[in-house]
Amino acid sequence: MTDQHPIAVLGGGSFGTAIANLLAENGQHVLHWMRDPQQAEAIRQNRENPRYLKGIKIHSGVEPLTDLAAALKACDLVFVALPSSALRQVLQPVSGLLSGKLLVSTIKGIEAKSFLLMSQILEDIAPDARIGVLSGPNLAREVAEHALTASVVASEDDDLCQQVQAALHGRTFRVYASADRFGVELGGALKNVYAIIAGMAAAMGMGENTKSMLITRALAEMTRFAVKLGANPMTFLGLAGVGDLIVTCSSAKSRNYQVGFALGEGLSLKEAVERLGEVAEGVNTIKVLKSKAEELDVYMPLVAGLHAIVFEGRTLDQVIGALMNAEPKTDVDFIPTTGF
Ligand SMILES: NC(=O)C1=CN([C@@H]2O[C@H](COP(=O)(O)OP(=O)(O)OC[C@H]3O[C@@H](n4cnc5c(N)ncnc54)[C@H](OP(=O)(O)O)[C@@H]3O)[C@@H](O)[C@H]2O)C=CC1
Ligand SMILES: O=C(CO)COP(=O)(O)O
Repeated sequence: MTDQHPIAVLGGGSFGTAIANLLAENGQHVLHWMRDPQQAEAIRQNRENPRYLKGIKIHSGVEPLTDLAAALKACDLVFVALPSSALRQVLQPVSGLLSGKLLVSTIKGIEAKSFLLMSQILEDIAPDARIGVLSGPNLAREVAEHALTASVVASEDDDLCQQVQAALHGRTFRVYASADRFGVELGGALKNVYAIIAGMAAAMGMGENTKSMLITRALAEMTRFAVKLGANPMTFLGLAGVGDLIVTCSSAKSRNYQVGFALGEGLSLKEAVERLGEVAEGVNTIKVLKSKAEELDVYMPLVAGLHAIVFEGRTLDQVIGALMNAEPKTDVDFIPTTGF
């Protein structure tokens, strides 16, 4: 089915462009929707998206367009690669066109007022659509440059997972399937916050021990939170959990890491976000996560520490002191005691 119909990709940013290109390289006809007519025309003419993926040649099978309704009418499979802040605003007005479609969110964010993940918003907007998510250690530029990469498609709908695997699998991109949509999607949203902390630590010249401690304790913290919400902790040991956490906390190519690095250099949050000029979803997730953790009574010292620095005027030294002097805890929370 997917090889007969074009596939839609919504969002003209770095990840939408990388996914559109991958699909086209696999022989698919891709309708790549973006809001900016000048950008669409420039891509049509020059086969490049210079603002978001400079230097990457865009395949001739990618057709940029600005008519959202036309893209949705023509396609069954739709990848949604918009910022979380834009999802409702873009898709609510065309909800009538989404019935029966396969909608796959690549968005790694959480809606502030509802604490909904993006695929839950898709369900809300399009109750008759079939919904999945794509998440994993997938820095857009590396995907576009054909670095060997793996990702996860997660959905309760096996057929959707198989269609996404068939469409995206290629020489350099491997897609694993999961039935745990909630866990996979939550991992992608949570790790952004820890990438900000890791960027900050890097700017301060902290060592490799510190980096390892941060990533490992971040995994403990995000898993503890996810389990409280009913997620399966094992999902966090996969690509969309620890995999994405490692890449985003280790790479200066991550925008969240870059925001953290700028904070560590002494810039304000506003200055850091302005300097970036792209989406860093973790910035909005800090507040949402801190208040949800308090509501659920989940111990999240790293999130609380970052919140204290960014929004409560605490210094990094004060927060590091409090973290290192906190009462001793156990290493791993979720060790099964039977079955071995
Ligand atoms: N980049 C990456 O490595 C990865 C990103 N993701 C996730 O994908 C999502 C999208 O990120 P990414 O592509 O990187 O973002 P970018 O910052 O690269 O681009 C954002 C894109 O969204 C568009 N946009 C912003 N607001 C609207 C709106 N209201 N209506 C329509 N289009 C809008 C922008 O258009 P304009 O230029 O006109 O403002 C731009 O094309 C995020 O949730 C991110 O976490 C997931 C995996 C990897
Ligand atoms: O999610 C990503 C890699 O998997 C991209 O991370 P950033 O949004 O921080 O660039």
